[in-house]
Amino acid sequence: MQNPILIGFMGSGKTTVGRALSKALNQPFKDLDQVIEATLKQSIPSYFEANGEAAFRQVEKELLAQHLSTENVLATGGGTACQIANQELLLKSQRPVVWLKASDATTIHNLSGEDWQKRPILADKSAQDVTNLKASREHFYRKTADVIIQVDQKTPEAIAEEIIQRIS
Ligand SMILES: Nc1ncnc2c1ncn2[C@@H]1O[C@H](COP(=O)(O)OP(=O)(O)O)[C@@H](O)[C@H]1O
Ligand SMILES: O=C(O)C1=C[C@@H](OP(=O)(O)O)[C@@H](O)[C@H](O)C1
Ligand SMILES: [Mg+2]
Repeated sequence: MQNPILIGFMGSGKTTVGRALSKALNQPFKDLDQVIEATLKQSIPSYFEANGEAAFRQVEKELLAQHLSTENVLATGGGTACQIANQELLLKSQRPVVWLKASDATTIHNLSGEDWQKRPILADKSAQDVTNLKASREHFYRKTADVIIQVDQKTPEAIAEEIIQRIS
């Protein structure tokens, strides 16, 4: 079995579930946002502020391409699967692509407080704006995913177990 790649909207739990999944599988874990920050030696919010979203997407694409061929469990960022070039890379990757699908209420709950501040895309956005953005991105996730996992009211460990069952 190839190690899975997690996609989905911000706050669906890709980073958190990715960690639990890597533990359960006893496989190394990479979070694409953390790879980006380590490469840029800068946080994502400060890189966005200085260089804008287009520059971020370019770096994200290059690092996704590099990390698709490694054997890690990989958590992407919420916008990764929404770029056509990335979608093609993911579809070609032969790795199980798992969409963590959260309700609007879970998404807003998970993004409340500090998590909102850490995501530059959410700056100045209302909860309704976030719900609209989420709806506008769902077709990208649907097109890219091999497996869809509903995450509401489940622990990261239970979600990880469900992923393993579905891809085994
Ligand atoms: N299944 C879950 N149960 C409880 N809290 C969760 C769950 N998944 C994520 N969270 C919380 O929601 C927030 C966002 O999770 P994160 O893993 O960063 O999401 P993503 O990487 O998809 O944006 C974090 O504070 C995390 O602790
Ligand atoms: O949805 C997006 O456009 C983004 C999601 C973030 O990742 P998470 O989904 O892990 O928050 C991060 O890549 C960046 O802030 C942009
Ligand atoms: Mg994340």
